[in-house]
Parts: sequence; C-alpha cells; structure tokens
Amino acid sequence: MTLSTSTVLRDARRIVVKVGSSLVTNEGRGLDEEAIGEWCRQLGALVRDGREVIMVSSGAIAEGMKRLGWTTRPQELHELQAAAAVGQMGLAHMYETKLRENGLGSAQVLLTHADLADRERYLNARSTLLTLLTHGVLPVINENDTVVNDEIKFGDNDTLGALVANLVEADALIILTDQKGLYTADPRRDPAATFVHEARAGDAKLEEMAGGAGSSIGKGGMITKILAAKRAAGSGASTVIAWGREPDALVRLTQGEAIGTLLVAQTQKQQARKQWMADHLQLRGSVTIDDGAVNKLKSDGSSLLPIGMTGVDGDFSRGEVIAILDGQGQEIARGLANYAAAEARLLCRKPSGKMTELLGYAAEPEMVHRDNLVLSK
Ligand SMILES: Nc1ncnc2c1ncn2[C@@H]1O[C@H](COP(=O)(O)OP(=O)(O)O)[C@@H](O)[C@H]1O
Ligand SMILES: N[C@@H](CCC(=O)OP(=O)(O)O)C(=O)O
Repeated sequence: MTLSTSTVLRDARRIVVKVGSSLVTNEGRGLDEEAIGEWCRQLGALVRDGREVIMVSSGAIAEGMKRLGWTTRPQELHELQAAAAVGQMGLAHMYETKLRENGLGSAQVLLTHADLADRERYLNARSTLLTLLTHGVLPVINENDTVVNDEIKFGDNDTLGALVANLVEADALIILTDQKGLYTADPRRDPAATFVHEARAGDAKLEEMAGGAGSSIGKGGMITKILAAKRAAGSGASTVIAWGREPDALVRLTQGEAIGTLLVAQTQKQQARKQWMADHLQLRGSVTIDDGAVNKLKSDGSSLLPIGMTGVDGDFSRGEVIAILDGQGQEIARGLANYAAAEARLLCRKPSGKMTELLGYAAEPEMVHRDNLVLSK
C-alpha cells in the first residue's frame, strides 16, 4: 500500500514534533521568540483540531552558552551540561509562555535514552505522557543532559523524538529543521543535490544521501533524522522532515499538503506492536483469567482488569511481558504488566478501586492496558 502525505498526516491523531537547536536559537543567537511563538500558535490549532501533540525541543545548550557569554561550544562534558542546565530554564519558560498565549497548558519532561530502555521507567514515562495528553496539557521534552554522556556529545534529539514516538505509539513524527527536507546530498556542500519528496522509512539508500550537521549549532545532521525515521517506523509512525520556517507547516501538513520529505512507515501500528512483543521480550510469567475477561479481551479489545484475574504464575516486574491464559491454560494474549507478580497476586479478583487499599498506591486501573496487549492467534 502506498501512503502519501495527504493521508498520513491528515489522519494522524497523535503527533510528535521535534525542533532542532539551530531553529530554536536562531543559529545560536538566542531563543527565537517569534519562531517558538509561531510553532506554539500552530500547536494550538492542532490541539483544537482534536490532535494530541508532544513537542521535543532542543536548544538548551545553545541558549545556555549564550546566557553564559560563551562564543564557542566547550569540549568539556561538564561545561556542556552546565550550559544545558542554564539554557533549559529559558527554553521551558519560553514554551510555557507561548503555549499559554495559545490556550495550552504545558509540562516539562526531561528524559534519557536509558530511561526508555528500562521497562519500568518506560511504562512510567508512557503513563505520565498519556496522562498529560488526557488533561489537554502539551508535554515539552528534552534530553536530561545533566546525567547523560554520549547524547550530549553527539547531540541526538532526533533519536529522542523517535523514541518518544515509539513510547506513545504516535501516528507521525514531524522533524522540523533548517532545510526543506532530505536532499540526495547535503545541499550546503553539493549544489546539484535534488529534493526527495517521499521514500520508504528504513530504506538503506537514504543513509548514503544523508550527511552530518550543516551548522556549528546543530549536532546530529540529516543522518540522525533518517535513522530516527527508521526507528519511528518500528512502531508504525511515519516521519516528515520539513523546514521549521515554512509558513504554517504544521497546520498545512495536517491538512494533507505535501511539505518536506515524507518517510513512510511500512508496518501498521497494530502489526508493529505485535512484532515488538514477539521480538523483544522474554515471557516472565502469566496470569490466568476467567471466561468473562477472556470475552472482554477477545470480543471488545478491552484492557485486562484485576477483577478478571484468577491466578498469577512466575516472578515478573512491572513493565515485563506476561502471558494471559484462559481457564484451560491456553494462551490468549501477551502484554506488559502494570504490576509486579507479588502485587498482581494481591489484586486477583479485586475491583480496581481497591488498589490503593491493597497496595498502598495505584499505578493504573488495568493489569495490562489494551495498548500494551496483543491477542494470540
Ligand atoms: N542529504 C541531506 N539533505 C539535507 N540536509 C543535509 C543532508 N546531509 C546533511 N545535511 C545537513 O543537515 C543539517 C540539519 O541537521 P542539524 O544541523 O543537526 O539540524 P537540527 O538542529 O535541526 O537537528 C542541514 O543544515 C544540512 O546541512
Ligand atoms: N539536549 C540538547 C540537544 C542537542 C541536540 O540534539 O540538538 P539538535 O541536533 O539540534 O536536535 C540541547 O537541548 O541542547
């Protein structure tokens, strides 16, 4: 099936938008208030149009350097981290102000790649982001530069954007940058380079076309964007790489206009999730459920609530994959456990409302959320 911008972005309900340092800080001259205001105006329009949007914004180091009066990017890691800590204050303040002016609440979320590789933190980050979206709050994410090494050296918020798209199972990732999209070669170096309108995310040929960063402010360059598109496609999200100063780019994209380079994901979301479960994860245990719950899962695509559980086997932690068995021991689904085995044992046959009483806290009302659950054949 061929998809095109007109359908992919027009139909995208959950979108991650990533903007790079050079755009956000006007090539290092300081936070570009007008540009950030303009994106926030468009984000307001997208949210009013019924879409859920998460922003991933770079720019902390570049802004911090400016505030500290540093004209060249330091080599020392601790200085980069200090600059990021200074600059992040300005970044968060600017987004909060501009989003509020456009009727949107905002939240700052700082993440590392390691947070998303750890199953428990992954689920926590996912729940927090989805809760923010449910409350109509727009999360603004950046790397937690204080505690990371590699990412700060290579500057890789493109990957973070893709990981966030995976995390929340976004329909699309929009990467705004200082070029109109992908060219067959770096247009700053090769004037004969031609524009790529559409390609398959993950196509190895794209990696040959893409080079490193073009300016001293941006770090990742086009190659990290191409790899981010490949990664986002792993959970079924297509990517658009577009120019951040293109008038009304976000709104026009969601109206179906072909702007920038579209890198189309080849797998659908449901299929991608199945693949992910199949590939990744070792089964760490199981829960047995009653006939009513089997029906709910199979016929209605519902989440698994503790009330339907009759038994728990194995020793699993929150975020690990478990099998869901019917009364005859037949596997009917697999999913990510919201509660560890010991907690699940306490929750069997109990209504979700009793969780706090039983555990002393409540994470989610479901044992396995339907978004993290795949029915077996
Ligand atoms: N094939 C290519 N097509 C377009 N841009 C490319 C390509 N290869 C390398 N680039 C460079 O990548 C730069 C964008 O990456 P980067 O500077 O990291 O921006 P950002 O801060 O938005 O992440 C462009 O300015 C361009 O010079
Ligand atoms: N967390 C860093 C990210 C740097 C980064 O990835 O930059 P970019 O390649 O411009 O997206 C910062 O805010 O400065």
